[in-house]
Amino acid sequence: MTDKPGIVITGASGRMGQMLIKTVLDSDKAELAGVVEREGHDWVGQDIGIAMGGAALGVVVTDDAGSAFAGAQAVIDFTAPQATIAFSKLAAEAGCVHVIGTTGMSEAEIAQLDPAAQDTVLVRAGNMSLGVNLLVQLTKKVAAALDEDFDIEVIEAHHHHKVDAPSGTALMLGEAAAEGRGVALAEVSDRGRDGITGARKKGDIGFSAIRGGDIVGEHDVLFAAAGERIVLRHMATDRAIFARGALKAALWGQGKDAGAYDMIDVLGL
Ligand SMILES: NC(=O)C1=CN([C@@H]2O[C@H](COP(=O)(O)OP(=O)(O)OC[C@H]3O[C@@H](n4cnc5c(N)ncnc54)[C@H](O)[C@@H]3O)[C@@H](O)[C@H]2O)C=CC1
Ligand SMILES: O=C(O)C1=N[C@H](C(=O)O)C[C@H](O)C1
Repeated sequence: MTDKPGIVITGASGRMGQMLIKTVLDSDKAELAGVVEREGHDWVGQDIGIAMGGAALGVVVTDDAGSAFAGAQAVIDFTAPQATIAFSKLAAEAGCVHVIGTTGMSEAEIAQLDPAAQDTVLVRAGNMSLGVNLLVQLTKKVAAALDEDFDIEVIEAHHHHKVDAPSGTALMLGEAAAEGRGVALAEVSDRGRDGITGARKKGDIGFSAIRGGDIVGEHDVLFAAAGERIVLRHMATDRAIFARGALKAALWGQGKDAGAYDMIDVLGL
């Protein structure tokens, strides 16, 4: 027995799942309490250490999330929207803090997390890194300081496996820019330009997505006016930054009141 919080990682075989497992194993503040993969995945039933190409760790990959969450203190979940919605219910039932890194969720899907946040601590962010969350605050400040003579564009680049666009981070940055300007992003968002689009509408916030190779994640917020440009940039070169942030959130959430939180809350920015 130990008094360290037990953490369950979902999406164990994924790019982030494996990074999260390593991060928890390397931490002296948390224990790996379980690992979950989707039904039918090759790794289900295998020891996670062996599945990841190392020595046995005594933790077997399961597709039974409810059983894995029972007795744990937190679930860190970087999977897919429908899986995350299902996990939110199970995490709330088990009394686990639920840290959600999954992106690509629609507004309707995000709303389906609300019941769980009534019962447990739910921390959700499209980017768990310190650098991006600081950039969010800087973006808000710069947008508030400039008027609509500065066109705002969010440009992001990611690896060729990424399935959603704009990225969760790009949307966080767009929201921050809109908030700084005192407008609703939904009213000014300009996504997916193609063909004869007409001239840029003043006040719009534009999004562009690049997909290629093994790019971990790069985000620029461009403020472009006549005669000058400001660029705020974050470049991720290692997924460990997201995993460290997620573990920090899981530990931060212990003993907090039930509710929906983000990384700005966790980092106190
Ligand atoms: N918020 C943040 O800081 C970050 C968020 N992400 C997001 O995390 C998510 C995952 O990214 P990657 O690891 O690159 O993707 P990935 O495709 O490598 O991994 C996703 C994993 O989830 C598993 N999965 C899907 N449905 C499941 C279910 N019902 N039960 C259990 N496991 C299930 C898949 O089998 C896969 O192993 C994406 O939405 C991505 O945008 C990624 C990096 C940082
Ligand atoms: O899918 C990824 O890889 C990433 N997803 C997050 C996003 O959608 O912004 C965070 C990071 O950029 C990596």
